[in-house]
Amino acid sequence: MRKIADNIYSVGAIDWDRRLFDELIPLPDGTSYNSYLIKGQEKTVLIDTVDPEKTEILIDNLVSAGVTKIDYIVAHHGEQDHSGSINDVLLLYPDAKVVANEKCKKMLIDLLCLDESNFLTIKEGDTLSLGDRTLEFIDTPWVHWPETFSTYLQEDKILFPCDFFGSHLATSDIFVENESAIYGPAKRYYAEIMSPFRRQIRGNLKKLEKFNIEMIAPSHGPVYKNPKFIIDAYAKWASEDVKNYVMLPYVSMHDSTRKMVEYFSQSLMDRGVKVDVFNLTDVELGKLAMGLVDAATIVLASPTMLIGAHPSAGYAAFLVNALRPKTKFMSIIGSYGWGSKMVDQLTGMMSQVKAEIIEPVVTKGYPTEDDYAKLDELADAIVAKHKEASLM
Ligand SMILES: Cc1cc2nc3c(=O)[nH]c(=O)nc-3n(C[C@H](O)[C@H](O)[C@H](O)COP(=O)(O)O)c2cc1C
Repeated sequence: MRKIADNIYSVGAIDWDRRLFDELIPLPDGTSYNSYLIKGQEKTVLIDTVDPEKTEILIDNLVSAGVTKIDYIVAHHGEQDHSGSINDVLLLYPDAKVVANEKCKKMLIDLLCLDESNFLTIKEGDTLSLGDRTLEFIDTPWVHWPETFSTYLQEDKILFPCDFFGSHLATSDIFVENESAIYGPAKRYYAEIMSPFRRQIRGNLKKLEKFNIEMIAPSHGPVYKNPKFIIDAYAKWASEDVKNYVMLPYVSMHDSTRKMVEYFSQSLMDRGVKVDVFNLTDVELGKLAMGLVDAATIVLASPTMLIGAHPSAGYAAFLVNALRPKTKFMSIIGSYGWGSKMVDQLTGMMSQVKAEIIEPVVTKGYPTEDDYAKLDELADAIVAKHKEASLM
């Protein structure tokens, strides 16, 4: 058990080895499943549990610290990386009540086959006394599931927000020691998990304004002793603001599209626009997702394969569409040999992105002088749009 404040301990597990989350999200730095134990004068509460893979560690931590009684298990979120050990904790502490809001309770009954009788159902604004300490519950939905709520420990001014403000980072540090080092993992986590819900996140941030928060203890990654740092970062990421920045993900089989990308990226740079080129054959999802938090414009580049887009470009389009970025402008560039529906297919695949489409540039085989001139025109059009949006 690692102490975070008087009678408050971190009892979860560090997962140094995990490299993939949800069979999709790369974890270059591993992760942690944070569970917290609060020993009140009268009642003891466990805040969230850990991924089922690490149940043994949580149980060992509790048993070896001599925890003989748990009165409440606060389950903020149905997802198994936090709820997945509840059944095992209940075996050890059968009198414990699982504290959840109505939505989360229903979800836990479905996902974990828990029984209604296991629960103490709370709603927003409810408080629960531990004797000398008081838990207050705040609904913070869509971070990143609909049922998620947070707990504010009134006397200690600690917020336990579950995934909200989290980061996938395996570290022996309980607290954030270096803010610039946590910024990347926290932004990556926001981009991959939270960014589609930025409107709801803005609502949640607004709701938290009335709480005097001195510490944020999320369910992944280290604890923030300076909450302002991560709250300010979230406010920026979740805003609709974009930067003078173009994301240029591409794939090319025989270099036609690559030549276009090389020329076009230089053309944008010459005009004062920041560009990131992503080769889709080896780019990892986290980098794409992080770019989408800032990019004013996405230009997706693909050759034609079997009438449509190259599957790697299709995968990128599918992801962009799912993440619903705040990107304001979009275009497509690429190449074909004899007949193509690549542009229609890719724009159709990104229909959830509410961005203005700027005239695509498609070449037959290698780009010609005429095609390069069209790429310059596309760069000019992007600059004009960025200027109109006061980004440069
Ligand atoms: C497997 C394969 C399938 C292709 N299918 C089509 C097609 O359906 N329609 C088309 O116009 N060109 C098709 N092409 C031709 C390419 O789109 C064309 O050569 C293009 O210039 C390649 O761009 P790249 O050099 O960036 O890879 C195909 C090429 C390959 C290798």
